Amino acid sequence: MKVPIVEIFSSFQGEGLWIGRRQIFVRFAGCNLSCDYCDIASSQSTDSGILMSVDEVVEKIKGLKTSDLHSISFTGGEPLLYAEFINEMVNKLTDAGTDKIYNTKSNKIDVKIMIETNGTLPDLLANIDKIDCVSLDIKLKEQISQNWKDEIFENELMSIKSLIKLKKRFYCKLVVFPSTELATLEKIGKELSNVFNLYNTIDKDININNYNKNNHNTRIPIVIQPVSPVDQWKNQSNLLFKFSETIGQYVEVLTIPQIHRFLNIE
Ligand SMILES: Nc1nc2[nH]cc(C(=O)O)c2c(=O)[nH]1
Ligand code: SF4
Repeated sequence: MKVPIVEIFSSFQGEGLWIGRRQIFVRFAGCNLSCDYCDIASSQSTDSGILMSVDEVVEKIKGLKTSDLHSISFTGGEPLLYAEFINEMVNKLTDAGTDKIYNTKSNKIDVKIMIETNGTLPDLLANIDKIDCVSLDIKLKEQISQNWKDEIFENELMSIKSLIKLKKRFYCKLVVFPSTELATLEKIGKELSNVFNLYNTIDKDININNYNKNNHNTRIPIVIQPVSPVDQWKNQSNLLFKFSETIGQYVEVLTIPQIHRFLNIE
């Protein structure tokens, strides 16, 4: 099996809860959505990228290993379109059950696996064998002006429920614009807290991220990501505070811009 890959590179994770971690990124081509703000438009189409086999990708990853390597991030596009390929690749790369980054005996490496998904493919997400962290997007209607369907949000909620059930570590990423309305964020905050609470009452022992154990609403963080480039946020800090306060009434919230843009790295 060969799948279209746009790029494989080593960098610091520039977003979310694993920000600053040294990662190897594998960017797949192709996406089932078409967001207006997509900054990696080249990866929206399966035509972009070159076809690579599992062995070719594994070799490339091995060649990019560094002493500070923390994890491998599968991104896109939408990486879950290639769930089977990811499982095969991770199986070839890792030794389950060891914490060593390099395993010289088998020449396998044991690193953590991150999936950066738009969250709309819950069945495929549930089929990934090894996941250490998921970045799951929450898309807003106005961000997919041409092709919005309510099932986008419904599927994101199903993905969240599935990750909670599987006790996986994850966070939800919400890209915001200066034009984003507080009423929209209020609605999303409420809906997310309903889903999180539903599961709290079913299984009080689930503690996915060890976030503030005493407050049942604060265990799954929402990362607000001010859209890049950050110049458009000049003199807009009050707006970002308001966004955070609106979501923060309901769930744990952090506001983190993309740092790879500041550092001018991939
Ligand atoms: N450094 C760096 N961090 C990232 N986090 C998410 C990325 C993505 O494009 O999915 C990305 C990326 O492209 N580069
Ligand atoms: S989900 Fe991500 S890759 Fe797909 S169109 Fe939207 S921003 Fe681009």
